[in-house]
Amino acid sequence: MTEQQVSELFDPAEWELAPGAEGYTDITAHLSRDGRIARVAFDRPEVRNAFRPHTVDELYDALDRARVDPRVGVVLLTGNGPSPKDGVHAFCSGGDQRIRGRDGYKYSDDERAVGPEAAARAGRLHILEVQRLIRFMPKVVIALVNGWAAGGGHSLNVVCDLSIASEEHAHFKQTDADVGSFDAGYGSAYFARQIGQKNAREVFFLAREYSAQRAYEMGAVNAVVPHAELERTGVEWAREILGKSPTAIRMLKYAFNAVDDGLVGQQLFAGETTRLAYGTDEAVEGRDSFLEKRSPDWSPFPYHY
Ligand SMILES: CC(C)(COP(=O)(O)OP(=O)(O)OC[C@H]1O[C@@H](n2cnc3c(N)ncnc32)[C@H](O)[C@@H]1OP(=O)(O)O)[C@@H](O)C(=O)NCCC(=O)NCCSC(=O)c1cc(O)c2ccccc2c1O
Repeated sequence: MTEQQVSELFDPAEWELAPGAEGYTDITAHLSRDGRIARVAFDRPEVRNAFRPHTVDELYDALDRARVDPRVGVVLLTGNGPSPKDGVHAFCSGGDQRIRGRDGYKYSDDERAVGPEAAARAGRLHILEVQRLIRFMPKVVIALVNGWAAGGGHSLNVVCDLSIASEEHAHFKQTDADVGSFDAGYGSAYFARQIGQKNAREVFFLAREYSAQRAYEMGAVNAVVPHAELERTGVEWAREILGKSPTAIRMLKYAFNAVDDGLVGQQLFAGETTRLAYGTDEAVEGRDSFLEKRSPDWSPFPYHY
């Protein structure tokens, strides 16, 4: 692989390094050359793209940069690879079990965990913050499952808006119960909303391996494509989505989320409706009447039915 060729399926002609990505060690982040699509990828293929706290810090940073970039409309989340050790592909195998402590995942010696807050900080479980970022960002996040999706990596596939899986290399295995862990939020309960209670309980309680085709049949992925076409298909889907109204996509994502996200889901949806309302002459009249110290004149605004 050349220096630019960060992964087997990565097309250097399609991507340029994302701002801020120069220093990443555990992930890579790129933008399409027109700046409309972000590609964020785990980059620890030798451990099946398991994440340590530092990986999660970088992942959060890259996703948040994509969130606030006004040109980015779609994020592709994937794993670089294959492993230089054995040629196996991985999307993500969840938390790095080598540095799991009794209170969460620990920064290891070669990672940064400095500053006065470091001593007080409990072990990290902040992949959950990344899950919320994916869930709450008003942009479409597509999982390109290029290989193993296991444990917390399985749960990341669950929270992405859409999923496309490699026919040959994507494998799904929810190992949480094997290693004494449990994602009791989106990873399991929301997963059950996606694929049904019986299927979700089977996936967690038996922790078996599922093929891309079986994951498709259960409703855990949207499409299965030949491995060589995975990233190209992701870009094609992204381009189609970019052809739609940004506001409609934002409102739809929050509408889909709201029913499962309780009051936070309602709050996010409601915030966007408030924003739309602020754009009306009626809301402008309310603001202006206050600032001008007069009674509002609502007469131009009927009670629509
Ligand atoms: C993914 C596998 C099924 C693949 O099996 P395969 O046989 O192909 O590969 P190997 O097992 O030989 O792995 C190759 C190599 O990688 C190392 N490795 C793989 N996964 C991890 C890992 N997660 N952590 C550390 N190292 C890993 C493996 O040791 C090998 O190294 P060598 O040195 O021997 O070459 C299989 O690899 C597998 O089952 N992996 C573990 C999956 C797993 O159990 N993940 C953790 C689940 S718990 C979790 O992710 C989690 C994280 C959180 O932060 C949470 C927060 C809050 C709530 C819940 C959380 C949570 O559940």
